[in-house]
Amino acid sequence: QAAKPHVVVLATGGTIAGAGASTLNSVTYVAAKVPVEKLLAGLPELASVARLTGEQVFQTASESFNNEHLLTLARRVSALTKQADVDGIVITHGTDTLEETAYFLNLVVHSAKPIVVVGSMRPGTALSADGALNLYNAVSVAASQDAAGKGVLVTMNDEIQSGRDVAKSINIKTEAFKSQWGPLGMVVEGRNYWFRAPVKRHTVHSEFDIDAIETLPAVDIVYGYGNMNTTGIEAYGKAGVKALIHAGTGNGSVAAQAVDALKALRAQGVQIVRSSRVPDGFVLRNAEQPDDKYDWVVAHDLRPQKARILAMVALTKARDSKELQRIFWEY
Ligand SMILES: NC(=O)C[C@H](N)C(=O)O
Repeated sequence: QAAKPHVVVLATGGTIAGAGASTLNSVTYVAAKVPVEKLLAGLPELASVARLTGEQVFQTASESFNNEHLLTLARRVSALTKQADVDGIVITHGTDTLEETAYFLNLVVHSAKPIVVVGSMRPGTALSADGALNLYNAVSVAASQDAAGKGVLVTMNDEIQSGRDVAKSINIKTEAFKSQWGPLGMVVEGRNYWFRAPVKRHTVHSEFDIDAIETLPAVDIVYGYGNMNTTGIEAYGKAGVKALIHAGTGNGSVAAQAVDALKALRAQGVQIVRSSRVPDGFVLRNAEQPDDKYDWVVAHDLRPQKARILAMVALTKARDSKELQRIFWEY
């Protein structure tokens, strides 16, 4: 038993800790109910892959996660990775913003130790609940040496995904998490099968470190659509936003009236990041809009919610839009 790797499970809530009124409630239930001790005790199989410690960091549905949650969680993960007796970390999390937290940790935690974020689409009380196997897989991946140095990982539906690339792409199926670049591997019966590795900078290769970040700047998102108005853009400007992500149409295209409003914000010092509301693909610089001329940044292949995370982290250091653009290419 002493030879087994030590994995710390940080529980934050979500559906993986949810409970419904009956076994038929797969979608109607209350998230963030079951404490971490109960989650772990309900899965005795975990003892075959790791020595476990559970910690209840929060008990929340992930749609209510805020920047304070991100900072608190990342600091705890960072501190644990520095403990010689900790081999890997699992974070149980609601799936709604799981991809944002996973990407944040991927950017700011300086450790090669396996860090795995996991959730479920059905509460543990439902027929065919997916949380138990997802959690078993997460612990098993976090306990394995071959998961080290690959950045923050997400294990859902037997796949091992990169925390950078993955996003919730279907909200009613257990195969909810996808990356347009494909999973890194699969975990089957406690064994990892790897097929690729991330090339973007992460964890130990990141220039950002949670231990040096005290606060995160205000970064918000405006959504592009037909008949779009500029009320949101102007309101964020008045509220003092430091960067605004434009979730544009198509290749990150921007409606003519929004172009003027965004240019006005840029003139006030707000960084403008062009992303797209289209789930896959990526935004090219100076295509659709003259980014060089307007001094705007493109989000590369990051979805708006991930672009928000990177912009916040980047602005803890970056002083100009060129620096910000370099960061968007590299991370
Ligand atoms: N499946 C889930 O976990 C959804 C839930 N609303 C959450 O993100 O906490």
